[in-house]
Amino acid sequence: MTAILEARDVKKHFRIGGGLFGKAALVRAVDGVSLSITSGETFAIVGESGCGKSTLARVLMRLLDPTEGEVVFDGTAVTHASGRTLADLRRNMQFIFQDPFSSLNPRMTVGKLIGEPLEIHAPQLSAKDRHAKVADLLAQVGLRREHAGRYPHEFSGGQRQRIGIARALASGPRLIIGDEPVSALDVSVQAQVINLLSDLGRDLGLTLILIAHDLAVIRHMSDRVAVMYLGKIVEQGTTDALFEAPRHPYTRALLDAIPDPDDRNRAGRPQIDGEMPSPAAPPPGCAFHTRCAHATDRCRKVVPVPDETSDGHMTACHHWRDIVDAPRQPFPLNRSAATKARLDLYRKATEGAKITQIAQPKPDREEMR
Ligand SMILES: Nc1ncnc2c1ncn2[C@@H]1O[C@H](COP(=O)(O)OP(=O)(O)OP(=O)(O)O)[C@@H](O)[C@H]1O
Repeated sequence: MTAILEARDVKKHFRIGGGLFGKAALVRAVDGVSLSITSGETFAIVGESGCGKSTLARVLMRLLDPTEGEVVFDGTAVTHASGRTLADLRRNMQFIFQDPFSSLNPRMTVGKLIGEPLEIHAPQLSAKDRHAKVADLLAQVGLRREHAGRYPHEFSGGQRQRIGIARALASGPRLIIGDEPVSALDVSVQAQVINLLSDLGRDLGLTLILIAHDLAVIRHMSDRVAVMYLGKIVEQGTTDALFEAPRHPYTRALLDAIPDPDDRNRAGRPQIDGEMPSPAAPPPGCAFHTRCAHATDRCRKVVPVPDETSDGHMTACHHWRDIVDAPRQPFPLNRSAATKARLDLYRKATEGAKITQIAQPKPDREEMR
């Protein structure tokens, strides 16, 4: 299996404050991440808000320069690329944003929005061929040829995300990074867009990196998952291994915190007791120790070294081998019996292979416009 994208000990630190009277601080948004993404796989990066997922995605795509470390795409160093090499990388790696509305220029027609990357990356195409290609791309994402003459505000959220996907596909990328690609969408539309991404990934042989705070969203479409906490990857493995036999206390807490479908509409984000510490002042030792029911003195002092088993499942926890068989109850999640029962129901309901269960798909009037 060939790696298409590798990150080697990537760090991205932001310096904040330090004006005339302020004290400067260093925000360790990404703090030593190594990844190897296999060509054609769907790789998910999950974690709570502020753990560094978006920053990592931007560094992988060279939308941000890393403070330290290296990113390599198909043998080419992304970190030092410039000129033609960087242009090629940009063509091969595309981004899908969380909010399709703000990422689409409202003054451009859909045809222009999708045709623009073609003008840049395939300047040899005649206007006629470009129009035909735009029509093909619209069909690929489930929209109609006539939509090319309309403006983004005339579409629903789900349709706008489809336009964003068509635009990303226009340059013929090999890898697409979706930064929370469905979290701004109505729950009833999320599954449709996820299924579209999943189908496109398979049909076009794309490598997909999905950033999500919601484990339920990624379960049905990713091959492997990396769990991030405070700038570091704390667990990484196949989706099945991670969901069936999570090892890190944080992953286990995240899984326990998957809200039931009713809550998802309102709360959106998983709840875990305690606050994630600030990446400007990360705790010593294991960063998760301040919220971990199993923390010992060692955890408070010593940063855990990633421990990888022969199946490629990596865990950065001193004690995972001792606690992996322990019942999950002792985690400090303070859930009422009623909530626990709802979570069980939700888990059972989402055990199928397809993702339609994320939302009970009701006819979505917006989507049918
Ligand atoms: N340009 C910046 N300057 C200073 N701090 C930043 C900057 N960008 C991100 N951060 C900080 O880095 C940390 C990680 O942010 P990031 O957006 O990568 O997290 P995230 O996991 O993607 O969160 P979310 O899901 O809310 O987008 C946060 O504490 C954030 O405030």
